[in-house]
Amino acid sequence: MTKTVLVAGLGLIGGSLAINIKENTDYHLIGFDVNSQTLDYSLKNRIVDEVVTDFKKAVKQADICILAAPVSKTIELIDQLKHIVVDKPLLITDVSSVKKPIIEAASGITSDMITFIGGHPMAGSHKKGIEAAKGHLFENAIYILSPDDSCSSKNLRELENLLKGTRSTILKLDPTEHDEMTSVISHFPHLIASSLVHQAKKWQKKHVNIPTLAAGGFRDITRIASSNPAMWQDIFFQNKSIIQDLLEDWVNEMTDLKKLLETDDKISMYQYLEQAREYRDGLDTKKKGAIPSFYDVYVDIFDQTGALLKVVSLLAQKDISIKNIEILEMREGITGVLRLSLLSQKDQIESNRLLIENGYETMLQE
Ligand SMILES: NC(=O)c1ccc[n+]([C@@H]2O[C@H](COP(=O)([O-])OP(=O)(O)OC[C@H]3O[C@@H](n4cnc5c(N)ncnc54)[C@H](O)[C@@H]3O)[C@@H](O)[C@H]2O)c1
Ligand SMILES: O=C(O)C(=O)C[C@]1(C(=O)O)C=C[C@@H](O)C=C1
Repeated sequence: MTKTVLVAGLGLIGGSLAINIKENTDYHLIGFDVNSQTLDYSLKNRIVDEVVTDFKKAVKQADICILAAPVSKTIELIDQLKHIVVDKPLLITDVSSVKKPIIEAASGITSDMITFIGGHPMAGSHKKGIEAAKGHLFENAIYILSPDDSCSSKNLRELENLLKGTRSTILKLDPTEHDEMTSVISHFPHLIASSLVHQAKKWQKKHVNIPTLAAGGFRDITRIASSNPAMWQDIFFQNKSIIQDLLEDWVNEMTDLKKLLETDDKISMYQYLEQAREYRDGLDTKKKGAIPSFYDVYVDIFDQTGALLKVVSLLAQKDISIKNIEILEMREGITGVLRLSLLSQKDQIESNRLLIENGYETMLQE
C-alpha cells in the first residue's frame, strides 16, 4: 500500500522536500501549514496531493511526518505529538537548524509506535516561503541526521530511502556536536554579516555614497544578511549559550587585532591573513562539506545586454550544465566577473577551453 508522508510547514525547506519527494517517490503527500495561502499555493502547484488544517488528524493518517516549521514552532508541534494516539507506526523527522532543544522535546514522546530522528539539511537560501522552494535544493549538500541509540536500523533506512532523491550526503551527528558545529559554520556568521551591514549603515550617515561603493567583497560577505529575520532570531535564541560563547571568542579576537594595529605589528597581521586564506582555500577542495564542492571558472565580461546569455549559451551548446552563476562585480560600462560553478573538473576544463577559444579572459578556482 502507498505510504503517506505529512509535511508540516510548507516553506522553503518543507516545500523543497515535498517537491523532491513527489518527484522521486510514489508516496501520498499531505501538507499542513498555518498559512492558508501557502496551502492553496501548494495544492494549486501540485506540490502535495492533499492539504489539511488539522495537524492531529493528519498525523494519524501519516506513516512519515516531516516537521519543517521554524525551530520554536517545531517544538510546539512536537509537544502536540506527545498527546496524539496513533494506531500504526509513525516515523517523525524535522529539519530544524538547531538540534538539542528539538531532541530534548522529542524525548518526551512516549508512544512505542513513534520513532523520532532529528534531521537538518545543510542547504538553504536567504529566501523564504513556498514560492522559493526547489526540488533540487539539497543536491550535493550534507544532510545531518541525529538518530538516538534506540533508533532501529530499519527506521533509519526508511528515512534515508525517503531522502535518497535529494542527492544529498547523509552525515550522522549527535545533537550537541551538531549545534556547536553549525553555530561556528552557519549561525554565528549570520550574526556577523548583519553586524557588518549595520556598520555600513552607520557610516553612511557620514558618507552618503557608501552603497555605491559596496562592490563584490561587501556583497559576498553580507549576502546572508538578507535572510529571513524571524528564522534567524529563532535560531540564535534556541542555540543561545553557544552563540554567547562564540561572541565572546570573537570580541577577544577583535581586541587582539586591534592590538596588532596599535603596536604596528605588520608581521602578525600578515600571518593572521595568510592563515585565514590557507584555511579558507582548503575548504574548497573537492570533497563534499559545508561548502559544496563545485568547480569554478571566473569569466571577465562586459556589463552589456546579452553578455551573460552568450556565456551560458556557449556552454549549453556543449551540454555543460552550470550548477550556479554569480555576478561578483558588475557596474555599467566596466568589466565584471562572472563565477560559473560546474559539477565536475572535466566540465570546468572544457568550459575554460571553450571560453578562451571564444575570446574570453578566464581564471580557474585553484
Ligand atoms: N532557510 C534555510 O536556509 C534553512 C536551511 C536548513 C534548515 N532550515 C530550517 O528549516 C525550518 C524552516 O525554515 P524555512 O527556511 O523553510 O522557513 P520558511 O519561513 O520558508 O517556512 C516556514 C513555514 O512554516 C510555517 N509555519 C509556521 N508556524 C507553523 C506551525 N506552527 N505549524 C505549521 N507550519 C508552520 C510557515 O507558515 C511557513 O510556511 C526552520 O526550522 C529552519 O531552521 C532552514
Ligand atoms: O545558503 C544560505 O543562504 C544559507 O544560509 C543556508 C544555511 C547556511 O547557513 O549554510 C542556513 C541555515 C541552515 O540551517 C543551513 C544552511
